[in-house]
Parts: sequence; C-alpha cells; structure tokens
Amino acid sequence: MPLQHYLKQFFAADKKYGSKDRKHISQLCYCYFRIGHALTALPVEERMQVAVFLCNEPPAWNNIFPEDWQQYYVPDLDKRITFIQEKYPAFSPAQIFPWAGECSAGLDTAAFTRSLLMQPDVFIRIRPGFEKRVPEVLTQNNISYTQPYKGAIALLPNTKIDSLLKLNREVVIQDLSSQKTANLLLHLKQNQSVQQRAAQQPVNVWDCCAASGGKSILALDTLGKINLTVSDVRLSIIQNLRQRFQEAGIKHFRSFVADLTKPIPNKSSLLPSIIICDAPCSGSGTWGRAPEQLYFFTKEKISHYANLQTKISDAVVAQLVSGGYLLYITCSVFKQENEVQVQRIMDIHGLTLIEQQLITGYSEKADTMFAALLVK
Ligand SMILES: C[S@@+](CC[C@H](N)C(=O)[O-])C[C@H]1O[C@@H](n2cnc3c(N)ncnc32)[C@H](O)[C@@H]1O
Repeated sequence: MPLQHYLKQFFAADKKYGSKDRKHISQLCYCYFRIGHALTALPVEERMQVAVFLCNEPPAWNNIFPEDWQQYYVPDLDKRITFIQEKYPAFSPAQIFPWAGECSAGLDTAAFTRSLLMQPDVFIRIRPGFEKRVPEVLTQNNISYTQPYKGAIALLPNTKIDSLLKLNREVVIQDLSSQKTANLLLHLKQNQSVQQRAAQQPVNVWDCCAASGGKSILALDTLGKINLTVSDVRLSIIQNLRQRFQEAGIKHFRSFVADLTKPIPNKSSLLPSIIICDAPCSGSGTWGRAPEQLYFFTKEKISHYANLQTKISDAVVAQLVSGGYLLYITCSVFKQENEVQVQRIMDIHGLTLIEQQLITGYSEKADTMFAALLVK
C-alpha cells in the first residue's frame, strides 16, 4: 500500500492527531524511507534521526538533534553527509540506492541517489489554448511557481490549485519528464508519411497501458487529430480514465480491458500506426515521490518487471502495422527494463530504433524516465 494511503487510513482511525501532528509524523515517515537501504540495522528512532538530518535543511528540525549534531545541521548536504559518515562509519550514500550496477547508461547514480533525499516538485502541463490564462491565474493568486519549459509549470509540493484551475481541462498534473516524452511524439508529427496519412484520415493510436490516460492526453495535445484507443488491465482503471477524459473534454475514443500477457480481444479492428506502451515497471525513477518503494525494493523485482515488459511488448508489437511506430516508456532507471527491452524488440521483432533517451529528471526535481521510439 502506498505510504500516502496508509497514513490517511492511520490518521482516520485515530482522531487524536491534529493537523501539525499529522504533518510531522508524515514527514518523519517519509524521511525514514528516503535513506533507503542505509543503516538498516539501527534502532528505528536513531535511524529516523539520521534520516531527518539528511533529508531536511535547517532549521526545520533543529530541536530534535543533540547539541553536537546541531553544529553540523547546515544547508550544505555534503557537510551533513560527511558528519553522518563520521558518526556512523558504516554509512555511505551508495547504500541508499545499492543498485548502481543495474542502471541505464547515462544515469548519474550519485546525483540520482542524492535526489532521493528530497521531495520532488509537482509539475503541471498547460493544455493547448490555456497558455496565457494559466500563468495569469497563478500570478493573480500569489502562487509561487516557475516555468522551466514552455507549457510546463513547477509548483512547490502541496500547492493547492484545484479551486483555481480546471484540472484536466486547462492543466493536467504530469511530471516534467513525463511531459518530455512528447518530444518523441513530435518526431512523428514531423514525419511526412504520418502527416500524409493523418491528412486523409486520423492515424490510429493505441495507448495500451493507459492507466488514467496521462500519455493519451499528451498524445492528443501533441499530435492533434488522432483515432485513439485505450486499454488497461482492469475495468476500474478504464472507468477512472473515462471520468478524466470527460473532465478533459475528450469524447471520441475507444476503450477496452485487456491483460496483455494473455491473447488480446478484438485485435483485428485495432490496426495501430502508433502504439504507446507506457509499461508497468519498478517505478524506480519515481522513488523520490514514493520512497517507501525504495525501502521495500529487492533486486529480484527487476526481473519480474522485465519479464512482464517482454510479454507485453511481444503482444503489442505483433499488432503494430508495418511502418508503424512504437513509443516504449518506463519510469525506471534499470537497464533491464529499458535499453535491454528495446534491444530485444529490435532483435526479435526486427523494429528499427529511431531514438532512445533516459530523461534524467533528478537535476530538475522531477522523475527519471526512459523513452524509446521504434519503427516497424
Ligand atoms: C506506468 S502505468 C501507465 C501510466 C499511464 N500511461 C499514464 O501516463 O498515466 C502502467 C499501466 O500498465 C497497466 N498494466 C499492468 N499490467 C498489465 C497487463 N498485464 N496488461 C495490460 N496493462 C497492464 C497498469 O494497470 C498501469 O495502469
């Protein structure tokens, strides 16, 4: 169960905690998990003290530290790390995330590990037509924000915007790295043959692991007129997607439920020219948001996800029309889930790689993702 939901249930079951208690207890738990696999043998309170020291800049938790710690409770994270290393010779930052050898090419594991100690920003994507209105509304309401890229807005965690802007219609909450996968979709927009086909009739796009439709809405906003089909493994997921699409003003799409590790129903009518496969994965690129997953993760799980991804990609690539495109995406930092899958798709199914990228969000307080565009 995600920690966020667990804490909600915990506080609902015992009403004695006021809002400050809830905030502080939540922060302590998140810090505890953020230091991942480091110092796991320490008693809980002591480990939590180390975690709070590393994960927060002063003066947030000044009062809980003994005097000798307070002198070293400084904004510079390197200095705080050195202090903890001196206190606990068994500690090294590499223990926080102990799978550096499993990572995709291009990942700076030291920078990625440091990013796990901090809560990422919240990002929104401005939908077409609202580029002027959204920054105006935020400014008028004194919301602090930055605009790292055209159409992308970074907000501090816990900023409330749902009463100011129409979620899904005017903006979507979408991580910055997720937004950047649109760059590969843009490649398709510029591609002559896709454009020509679109001029005659919209291209068939199948978002085969759609969840609540984040990538589908991105595809519609990026590519314009498309013939969209969405699917996911459970009906409840598709129902949530329908609700979100209604809010987003998206009326024309087809949807079905499919477990892609099993034979696909009604496949003859699909004929996709573009498949978006945002595959189920370890989620390791998003552990800054859900550090409890880092804490409970074991290396064996990488193979579990890689096997699932292999089955899903085998099933969907078989449906892709000749000359069609596969956009393969994960929010994982592990090569087995990323470039190894892409290489396999090329070797087994004969697709050609156009471009693959590790989108390293850790330098921008965002998630890390992997995206590859292949042609059949
Ligand atoms: C990373 S999420 C997709 C996120 C989504 N594209 C978005 O942008 O919000 C992966 C999705 O794959 C779905 N999934 C997991 N196992 C599956 C399977 N065997 N067949 C089809 N979909 C599956 C999950 O339910 C989940 O919604």
